[in-house]
Amino acid sequence: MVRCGRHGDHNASSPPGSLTKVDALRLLGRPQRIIIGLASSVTDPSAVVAATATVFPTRPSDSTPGAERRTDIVKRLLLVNGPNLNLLGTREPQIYGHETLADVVALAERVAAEEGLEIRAVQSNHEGMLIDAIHEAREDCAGIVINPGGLTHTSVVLRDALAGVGLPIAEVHLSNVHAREEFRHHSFVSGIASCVIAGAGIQGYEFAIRRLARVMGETPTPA
Ligand SMILES: O=C1C[C@@](O)(C(=O)O)C[C@@H](O)[C@@H]1O
Repeated sequence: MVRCGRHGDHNASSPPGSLTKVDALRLLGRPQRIIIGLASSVTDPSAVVAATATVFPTRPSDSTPGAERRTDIVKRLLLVNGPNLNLLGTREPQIYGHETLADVVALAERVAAEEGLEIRAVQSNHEGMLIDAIHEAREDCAGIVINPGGLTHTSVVLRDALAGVGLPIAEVHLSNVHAREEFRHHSFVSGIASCVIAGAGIQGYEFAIRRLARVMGETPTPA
């Protein structure tokens, strides 16, 4: 489970001295990899094959007084980057460019701020982590920008999660997947996306955020 900037998910059953997921997130001052699963019931961490995710702190910081109430007035987008996108900058730069994942998040936050939106960014190489983050977006996000990486072409469960939360979806690919290998031509996500952007590099995230801002403006959120 991945969450930033929300109250109410402190796990009352956590052993004394253990680090809850929320506690961990509150310690975030910069992007950090976190271990998921230690908070609730694990007493022997060595027995755990823990999933990990990189959670980028929400701006303004979670410690901002009244941050919980901001969910009433500030719309938030979940920015999801799937497997291997943590390697951006060094991974096949001739295909994916030289910008890093941190550059993507910084761009997304800047563009979102211009649109009056906040960003919660998560990247994971673990499908279940991504699905948990998508489920949680139901509670406090108004849309999802997702680059599912290779899961685009393989994952029914990711598509089901995205469809299940009922939020507007923008699908982004750095590369033009349609000009690449045939197995990249099919996306399980595109059929439920409001828009699909491929081949624009990291600018694709900007287009996606601006498009979702427009779509969300056209469809007022029920009170
Ligand atoms: O990991 C990725 C990145 C990608 O989603 C892109 O951004 O171009 C394209 C996918 O085919 C690939 O598996």
